[in-house]
Amino acid sequence: MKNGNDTKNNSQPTLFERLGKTEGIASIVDDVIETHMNNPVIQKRFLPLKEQPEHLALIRQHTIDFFSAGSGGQAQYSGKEMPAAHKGMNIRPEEYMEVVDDIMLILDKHQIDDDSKKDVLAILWSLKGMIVAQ
Ligand code: HEM
Repeated sequence: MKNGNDTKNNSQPTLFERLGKTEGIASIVDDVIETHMNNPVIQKRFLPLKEQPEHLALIRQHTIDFFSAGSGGQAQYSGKEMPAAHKGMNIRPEEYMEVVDDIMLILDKHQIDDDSKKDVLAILWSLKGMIVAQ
């Protein structure tokens, strides 16, 4: 259709859909958190959350909502903005790269296609300045 009235049926799936919607994103987030906890470069940042299960559950839900909202889903993100969420952590660029690598590894494990991986990478890259050295 040329006039765009049929965009809903003709449009490509959103990134949210390509990541498996809420269920797929929740499963990706769970695997990413576990991978971070086993990554020797960044595990110190995440392991303390194991001792605070309620706080961990909140961070997990916020992260699911963050990626859902940012990829075209309907979720409302109610966590902190990125600079505030990482304030005082003084995250090094190397640590940021480990987080990105872990996420790419898990996207592979979930058989997310290359274009969608690039879309996620672009989002992560756009946030780098709000996360490193805050
Ligand atoms: C682009 C990459 C990143 C994104 C999109 C991201 C996203 C988030 C989100 C959405 C939250 C939840 C905030 C809230 O609940 O208010 C969070 C918390 C957290 N992030 Fe990140 N993050 C990134 C990189 C990093 C890096 C590189 C580290 C450290 C190596 C890190 C460590 C943490 C920790 C420890 C928390 C929990 C903070 C707390 O206990 O309140 N993040 N992040």
